Amino acid sequence: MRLIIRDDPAAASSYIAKYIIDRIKHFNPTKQHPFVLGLPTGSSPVGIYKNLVAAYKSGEISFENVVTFNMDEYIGIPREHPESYHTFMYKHFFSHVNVHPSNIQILNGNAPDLEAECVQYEAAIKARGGIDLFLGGIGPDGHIAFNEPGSSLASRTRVKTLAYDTILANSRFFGNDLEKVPKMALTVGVQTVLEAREVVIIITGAHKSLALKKCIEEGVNHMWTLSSLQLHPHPMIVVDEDATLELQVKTVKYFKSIEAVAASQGFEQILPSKIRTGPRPAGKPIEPLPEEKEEPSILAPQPLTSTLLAAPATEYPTGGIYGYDVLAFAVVMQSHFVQISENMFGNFIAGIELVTTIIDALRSSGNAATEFRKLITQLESLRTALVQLKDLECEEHQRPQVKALEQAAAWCHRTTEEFWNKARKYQPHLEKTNGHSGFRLKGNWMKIKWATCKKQNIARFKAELMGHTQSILIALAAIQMFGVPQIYIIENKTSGTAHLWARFRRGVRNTPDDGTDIIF
Ligand SMILES: N[C@@H]1[C@@H](O)[C@H](O)[C@@H](COP(=O)(O)O)O[C@@H]1O
Repeated sequence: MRLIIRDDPAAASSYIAKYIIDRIKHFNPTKQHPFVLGLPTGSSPVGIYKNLVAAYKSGEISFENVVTFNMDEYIGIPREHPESYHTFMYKHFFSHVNVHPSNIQILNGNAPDLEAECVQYEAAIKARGGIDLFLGGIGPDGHIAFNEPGSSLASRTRVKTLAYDTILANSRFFGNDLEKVPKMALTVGVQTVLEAREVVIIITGAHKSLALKKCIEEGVNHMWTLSSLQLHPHPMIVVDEDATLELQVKTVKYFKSIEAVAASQGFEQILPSKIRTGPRPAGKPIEPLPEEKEEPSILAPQPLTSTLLAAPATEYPTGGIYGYDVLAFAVVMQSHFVQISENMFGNFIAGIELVTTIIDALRSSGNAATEFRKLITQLESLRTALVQLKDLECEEHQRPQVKALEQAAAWCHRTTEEFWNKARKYQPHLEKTNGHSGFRLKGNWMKIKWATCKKQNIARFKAELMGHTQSILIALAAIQMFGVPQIYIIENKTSGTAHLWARFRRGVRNTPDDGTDIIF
């Protein structure tokens, strides 16, 4: 444990800012090997951000190859709310430096599935090779991030109910109105923080002096979650004089003397070189995140969060059984139908699987932005259309329509594959990290989130899908029109279409219950 004592909050803040700058410089981050920085909110780190911004503006440091993970976020207030941690971060830091927007990770307190959001956050941290330096503050009750008293010291990113003391403390940001303070939050866990290669904490003010005492002079205790830092190999707490008021004089003297001796030997609080430079990735380097030179994405800093970060916390689109499902089960009498070519049939199956995977991935990304939801709806439509195609057989005279259908499906497949391949660029690294398929999949969700976070990319992909889906449906309708007298329905017993079949049967009059060979 290193305890650095400075005269006042300003001196403590500039010490930490300089320390972070030095760490990033020693690390020498690259696109392939970025420095991963954990970040807090609260009033305590504001001075640190000011110093970092000033250093960036004077050309002393670049955040070009820095990836950030924020500690926590309130649940239930919009991201553009003036007191959301999204807004805080852009206001105090991200909007003023060159952190790449796609390198910024903040928990989404409006995610439709909050638990999935937390799981993905942990996976994303792992996928970036872990956090090199986690900067944090504490609450007056010694909580770190939103790990309130009583939090498990083995906890990971999760949903947390806020303690009354925290609600009270944070009410100053909400016009002192307790009712307005969110009661729940998403937060990294104590264990998430402890797994960072280095943890740096700022504590200032007399109102936090008891917490400091509990955390460094007494034992590890879940009632003062910062005390868990005693178990970390490289923790550093930087405080002002006021924060030391409850410490024993000998504790203060001890830590001051350590710093003085170190300085007399010509070094400050030094770290093992591997920690300073971070473990370089073995084998294949981590793929850099996609360039984001175009218009701001939903994570981009400017023009402020109000427009760019608006993402209603609404439900996912309802699953796709549409009016045109009826067409899906139009199948012509066996004796003289045209077979969809085997190759194309295989493509339909592969297409359905691919679209299903992408839908699952997008849903699990927890991104509730309108673009994402619209894209999922469009993919649902496409999947429904592909399911229809899979089971389609037509008469000889319908061959031209079948050809048109195959062509539309092929285009569609190409577009979908292109999108997926883009997202899969990162797959080798993820596989290397953990061979378990579940993890790979989770990693992929995050990658998809990154790869598609550009609004216009999502919009373009969605528009293309819409065009292809419409072509398929038009071709299908043509087949139906030209073959009405001969069109039959047969039941498809595969599980993928069973529910569609059930829906269809409910919607059609005079259909026999056995569901086979139905004639219109
Ligand atoms: N979740 C945040 C913590 O991460 C932060 O450390 C604490 C202290 O904030 P302040 O620095 O304003 O005292 O506030 C909130 O509870």
